[in-house]
Amino acid sequence: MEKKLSPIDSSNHVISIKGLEKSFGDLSVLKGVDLELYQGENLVVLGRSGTGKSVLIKVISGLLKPDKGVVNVLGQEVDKLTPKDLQKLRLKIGFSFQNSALYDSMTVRENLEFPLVRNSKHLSRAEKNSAIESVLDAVGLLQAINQMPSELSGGQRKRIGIARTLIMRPLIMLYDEPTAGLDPITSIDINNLINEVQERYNTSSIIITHDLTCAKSTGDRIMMLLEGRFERQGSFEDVFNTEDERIKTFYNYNFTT
Ligand SMILES: Nc1ncnc2c1ncn2[C@@H]1O[C@H](COP(=O)(O)OP(=O)(O)OP(=O)(O)O)[C@@H](O)[C@H]1O
Repeated sequence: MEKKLSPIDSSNHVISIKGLEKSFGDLSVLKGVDLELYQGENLVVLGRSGTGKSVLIKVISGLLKPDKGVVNVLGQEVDKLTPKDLQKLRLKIGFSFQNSALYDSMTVRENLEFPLVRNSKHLSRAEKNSAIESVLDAVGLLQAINQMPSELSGGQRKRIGIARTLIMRPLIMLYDEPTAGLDPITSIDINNLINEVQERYNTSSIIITHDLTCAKSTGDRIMMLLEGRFERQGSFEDVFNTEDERIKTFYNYNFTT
C-alpha cells in the first residue's frame, strides 16, 4: 500500500550529515554521504546488503566515529560529544534494531519498565504504569502486559520492542530492517505501526531496509545508497523511474522473486 505522505517542513532538520566518509582498513564503505532528516518525516534508506546502511546508523548514534565529514544530530556534532553528553543525546533517539531482543525472563510489563528504572528514576509507580500502558496501547498490545515474550509471535515481539523504545519518548526513531524475518502480512502490520508512531508521537525516523514494500508504505522520502553514496532520492516513483541498471535490478529482484 502506498503511503499518504506527511507534510514536511524542510527548513527544520533533526539530522544533518555532510561529506561522511567511513572505511575499515582498505574497505571504503561510505564515500561522501550527505543526508538531511526533516522534523516529522519518515526517511527510508534503501540499499543492498553490505552497502553500509548499518554503519550509517552506527555513526549517527555515535557508536562509530566518522573518518571525515560532519554528523549533526539534534543540533550537536555527535563525534565531538563527551561520553556523558552522548549518552544524553542517545536517550532522545529510539533504536529499533534487528537484534534488540526482549528479556525472556521478564514479563512484557517488566521489559517496558526496564528503561524507565534505568533512566527515569524520578517517576512514581503510577506514572510508570501509565507510561507502560500508554505505549502498549500505541502498539495495540495492552492485553499482553502480563505475558512472557516466549508466549508472543515474532510480530508481537517486534511491537513490544518498539514500545520499549517509545517509552523514553524519543524525538528520532532509527529502524534497522524493521520487517526482516517477518511474513508479508505481519510486515504490513509493522509498516502500519511505523506510520502510526510517526503520527501519534510526531517522531522523525530513518528506516533502513531492502524491503521495497516497507519503503513504499512507510517512506515520505526515499534515499538509495549505492556503492557508498546516495545516488538517487525523492518519492518512491522518482527513485525507481530510472534507466540505471543497478536500481532496476534491485527493483526487479524485490518485486518479481
Ligand atoms: N566494525 C566493522 N569493522 C570492519 N568492517 C565492518 C565493520 N562494520 C561494518 N563493516 C563492513 O562494512 C560493510 C557495510 O556493513 P553494513 O553492516 O553497514 O551493511 P548493511 O548495508 O547494513 O548490510 P545488511 O543489509 O546486510 O545489514 C560490510 O562490508 C561490513 O563487513
